[in-house]
Amino acid sequence: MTALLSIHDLTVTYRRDGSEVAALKQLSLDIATGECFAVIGESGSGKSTLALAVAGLLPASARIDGRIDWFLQSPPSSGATEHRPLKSAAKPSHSPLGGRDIGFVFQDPSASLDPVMAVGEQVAEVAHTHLGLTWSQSYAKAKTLLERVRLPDPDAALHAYPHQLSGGQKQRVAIAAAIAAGPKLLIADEATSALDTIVQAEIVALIRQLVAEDGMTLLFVSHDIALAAELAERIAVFRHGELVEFGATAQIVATPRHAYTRALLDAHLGLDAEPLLQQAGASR
Ligand SMILES: Nc1ncnc2c1ncn2[C@@H]1O[C@H](COP(=O)(O)OP(=O)(O)OP(=O)(O)O)[C@@H](O)[C@H]1O
Repeated sequence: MTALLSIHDLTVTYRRDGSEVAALKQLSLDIATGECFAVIGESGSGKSTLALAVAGLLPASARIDGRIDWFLQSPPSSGATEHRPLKSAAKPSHSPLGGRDIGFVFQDPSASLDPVMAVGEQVAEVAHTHLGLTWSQSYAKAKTLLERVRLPDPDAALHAYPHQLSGGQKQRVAIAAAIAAGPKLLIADEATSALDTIVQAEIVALIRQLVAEDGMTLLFVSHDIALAAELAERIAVFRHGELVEFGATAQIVATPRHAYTRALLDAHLGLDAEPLLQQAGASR
């Protein structure tokens, strides 16, 4: 496996009300190119902090120690062919990756979509900005992307505003925008948590398909171990900012080593029931 990124001794500390919270403590792990990698854990375990650190989106108030090394090849818009270990000093406020190499899907699509801009323009803008396409090419790409995320009427959706779409449809638009520049890495941070179970399973299936079609690497962040197990080849289990268990999904689910992982599994009735994605199979 070739690493896409390698995290070494990453510690992230937030300052709040005069005290400090260590959200991640000396975390080290690699994410391989092309893999679907899930980070799970209960609320406050540091999952979002990791996702934001990888994307270079941590607030300036966060103190960051350690580093994240990137191994990117041929950035899509530059045409450069050299292999460049892109060393980030984990100083994410000026990430060298911009919005081009990483697509980010947040929990709440309303927060990432502009309420007063037609959704077609929002998707087209990503292609225009990062791929250097003309506006007419960017709109054509936006329409293709809205088809790929299976919005019911892509032509109408190009001109729709976010408030005219359902929560699931907004999340589809947010995914279209996130992949519009052809990122190497797609980060989905609780991207389905605000949706009902069936829509959630549809969005997971969509993410899985897009990641496979475009050869992206996926970092899937979730509190839901069953959902993560549906998608990921490897799972990292976080607790209190520390990596407590890490391994192949089948091993984590079948023979968890850590009591905390067992507790997460026990707490999830869905694992003994029909898998979520099979329940929604008809609508995939
Ligand atoms: N901007 C911030 N300022 C201060 N503290 C923060 C900030 N963001 C997160 N924290 C704290 O850092 C810790 C880890 O939070 P983080 O959001 O990474 O966890 P999480 O596992 O993603 O949880 P959740 O699923 O609830 O988002 C928590 O104690 C949280 O309160």
